[in-house]
Amino acid sequence: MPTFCNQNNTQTHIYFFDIPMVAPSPTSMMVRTKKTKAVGVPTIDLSLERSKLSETVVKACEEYGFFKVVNHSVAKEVISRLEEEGTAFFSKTSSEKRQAGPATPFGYGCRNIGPNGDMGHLEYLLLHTNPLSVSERSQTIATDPTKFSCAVNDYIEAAKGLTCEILDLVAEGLWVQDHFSLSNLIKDVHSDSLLRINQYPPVSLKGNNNSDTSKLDQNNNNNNNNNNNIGFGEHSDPQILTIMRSNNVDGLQISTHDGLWIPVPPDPNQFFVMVGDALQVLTNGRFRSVRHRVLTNATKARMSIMYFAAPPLNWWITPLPKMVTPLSPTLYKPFTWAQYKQAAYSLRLGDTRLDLFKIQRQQDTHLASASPSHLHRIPSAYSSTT
Ligand SMILES: C=C1C[C@]23C[C@@]1(O)CC[C@H]2[C@@]12CC[C@H](O)[C@@](C)(C(=O)O1)[C@H]2[C@@H]3C(=O)O
Ligand SMILES: O=C(O)CCC(=O)C(=O)O
Ligand SMILES: [Fe+2]
Repeated sequence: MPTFCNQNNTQTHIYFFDIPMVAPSPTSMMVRTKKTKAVGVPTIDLSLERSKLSETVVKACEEYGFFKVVNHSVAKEVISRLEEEGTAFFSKTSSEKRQAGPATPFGYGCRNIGPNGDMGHLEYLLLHTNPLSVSERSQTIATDPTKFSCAVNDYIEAAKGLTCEILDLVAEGLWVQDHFSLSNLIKDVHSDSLLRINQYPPVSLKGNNNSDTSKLDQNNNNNNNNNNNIGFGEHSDPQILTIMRSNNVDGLQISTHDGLWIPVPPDPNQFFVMVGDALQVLTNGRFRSVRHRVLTNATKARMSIMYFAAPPLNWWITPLPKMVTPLSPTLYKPFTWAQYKQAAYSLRLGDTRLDLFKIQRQQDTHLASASPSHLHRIPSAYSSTT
């Protein structure tokens, strides 16, 4: 039985198994005793009957902010073509790879994550999903740029289709009148969605105390893992939804609402879905973005592909009108996606950037006048001309 530590560093035994989410409540299927905690990755079969499906998707988003989808319609060939391109790129020499970098934020990055000193045991390609941008970037990335950009564009289209399917189910499950109100946010040609391919080299922990690793320790100010095997430190994704797929190497962990780290067994044929900060705001806090991290494997390289679904930069992110009632007033000040990204890039990876946009209420702060009343009257407008 594996042993893990929760955030208070008390040991907890976790029995890990997949739970198919066909039951009304995912938690009802879990067995808990004093010393053990049984936790499952909620797994959603997309071929299920639609009304049940939308209810189940909403439950998984509420309880975990994370789930796995099976029986999706993404062709295996679309996945394998991009995986092959990723493998070909990462097996190039360092100096060849550096021609596609540094990542500012797009391009090839190695160890550095973002502009504020976060580091991890990984190398990556970060791309904007705009086809013109993909085409330009592929010139420095691939030996056959056309083949590379075709593989990337096809994967992006498939991941976008899957994301829209899930967002329509979310809207249905939340009884939002316009079932396309969430998916419309990411369908626009000016969408700021991103594609990221991460490669984590195997890291053997034995005798691994070289100066490079000590630097990692100093910079990962918010990881709760004392080992030197942080691939990607704890964080939430800023976007609406993330669609993740990896090879058969483990490493991804998600944090439950009670702060326990849960390892997610890899499944190369399926996709994992993560609620991002923007969806937390759109649902007025009913869903919470999932905090996650990646630990390196001791012997094998993990390769993961993430599609981060986001709206155009000048679109507003505000709670859906359906999610705001007198009993649950709006929790967040309105902001554009560009403003949110700017905040994210000014902070560290693990910071809870949504705090900057929270409306302080009297019961929270005991301070009158903390929340200007005009903010509550701004409609949930998704398009801004500024
Ligand atoms: C440290 C950072 C890297 C990041 C931008 C940030 O300042 C904070 C958010 C990070 C993150 C996490 C999810 C995605 O991997 C990412 C591309 C994103 O949109 O936000 C990264 C950013 C990055 O690596 O550029
Ligand atoms: O590589 C992974 O599995 C997850 C990486 C991640 O969380 C990210 O790139 O934002
Ligand atoms: Fe992430």
